Amino acid sequence: MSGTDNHPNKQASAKAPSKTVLNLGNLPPKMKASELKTAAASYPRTPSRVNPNQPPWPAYRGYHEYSFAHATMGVRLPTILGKAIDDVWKTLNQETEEERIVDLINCIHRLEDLMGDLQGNSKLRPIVDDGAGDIALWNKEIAKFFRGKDFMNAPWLFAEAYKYRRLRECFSLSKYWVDYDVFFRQKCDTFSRSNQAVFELSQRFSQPHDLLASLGPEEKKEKLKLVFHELTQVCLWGNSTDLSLLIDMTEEDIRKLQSTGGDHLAATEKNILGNDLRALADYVTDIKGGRIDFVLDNAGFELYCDLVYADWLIQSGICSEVIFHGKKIPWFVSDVTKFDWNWLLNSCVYGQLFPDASDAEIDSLRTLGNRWKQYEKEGKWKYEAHPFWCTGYTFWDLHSEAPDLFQHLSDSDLVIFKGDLNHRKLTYDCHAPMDTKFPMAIGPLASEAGAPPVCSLRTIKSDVVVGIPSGVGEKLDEEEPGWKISGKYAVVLLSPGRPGEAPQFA
Ligand SMILES: O=P(O)(O)OC[C@@]1(O)O[C@H](CO)[C@@H](O)[C@@H]1O
Repeated sequence: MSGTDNHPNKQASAKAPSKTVLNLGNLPPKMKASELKTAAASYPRTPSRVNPNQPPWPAYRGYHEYSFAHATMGVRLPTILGKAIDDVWKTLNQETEEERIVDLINCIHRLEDLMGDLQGNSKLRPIVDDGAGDIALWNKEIAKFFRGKDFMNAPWLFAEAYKYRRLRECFSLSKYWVDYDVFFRQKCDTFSRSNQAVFELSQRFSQPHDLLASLGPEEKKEKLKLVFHELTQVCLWGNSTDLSLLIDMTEEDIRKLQSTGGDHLAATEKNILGNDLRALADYVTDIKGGRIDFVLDNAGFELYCDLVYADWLIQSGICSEVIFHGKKIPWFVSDVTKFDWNWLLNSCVYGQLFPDASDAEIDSLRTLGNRWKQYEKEGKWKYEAHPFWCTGYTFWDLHSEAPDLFQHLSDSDLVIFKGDLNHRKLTYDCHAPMDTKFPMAIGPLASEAGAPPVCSLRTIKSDVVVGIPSGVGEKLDEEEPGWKISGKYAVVLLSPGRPGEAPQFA
């Protein structure tokens, strides 16, 4: 049993326990490094011992002071919740109907109770049955694996997801505010503040220029690969909170986006620590009229980058269908819901978000927006929101807990998971060694019959790191503390899966 994985934590606040000095004279001596290695060899746990409270490698938990879990559970989540309460007051102050006001005040009381539970580090109670389809999934998982656990000693991933489901409960129990999204205002802002990058992309991609028409088959293939290679990086860095990579582009950089210059590729790629881009480009550019799925991350600017990318996949003939998987409820602040999806597409066509934009810029954005709405009408683009994406389960449990979704994904030529949270869920958010091969780190989603090819496009913003060459992470640990949460580094990882085989369910 690992010292970091289990903790009889009984502290009454969301703060880490203070240090206590114990007399350890009668206990066995500390293990030597060589002996510790033997203990580490008991991981990964054998599949029958893996469960949501016991990931394959030790879980990150809120009381681990060295991890981002600690800062998130102790500081980030209460701050996010405080801002959510401010947002609701803002709405309340603009409301005129008494019944709706009183109903919203009850939502605020429930939000305050949640804040009390979070800051008082309460035990995780079942979700109140609000009639939603995910209740059984949530309460079964709490009863089976987290009875008696609290916000700080449950695995970070579960405790954090649970907080967002409790946030939903504050509104789903109301009469008038069931669909209220406390994060909607912020999500809209991220798009309207990214004007420069938005127009750089819209002006380049609004007219589907036939770059390839004059080329022979071999040259065409090479060019396709190079454009794919670079556009994938635009989609990847769209996930970074630091959007400078795109915003700082000069005219020269923009031209380079479609150039074949090897130096340029090398320069933009140096921060991608685990890099399967070439294998991905080889695989994707061989697809013709296929289907690619995106498991989306953030609304606003990141979603816009995803749509530009998906548009190119259609225009190039690689895909005839793209399926976007979003969230059913407001989730982890900025994740895409159907409201955010509709808002973005309509804003591109009808919005006045960019007062300083030129007519040409506005036209290019409108052209994109109209084309994207047309894809939706024709069924080339589909937005779906399976309830499984908003549970506390990681994607190791997708095959067993959402077999319908596994079956659906198994028909895809490629499933692209965007962002840090999806990467945590793919890899069980645990202490896997950094050089663990990606297919091994994602378990059943790589190894089950019918598993689709899976790609993770993730800028690194939290503790779990896999799929990078040995020694690279260790060197960064020494030289650049904080590298795992800076968003400066990234991974592009590919698992081939077992496509073409019929999925098997017990
Ligand atoms: O998923 P994203 O948008 O790339 O990253 C979101 C993030 O900042 O918040 C998550 C939860 O606290 C972390 O996984 C991650 O650090």
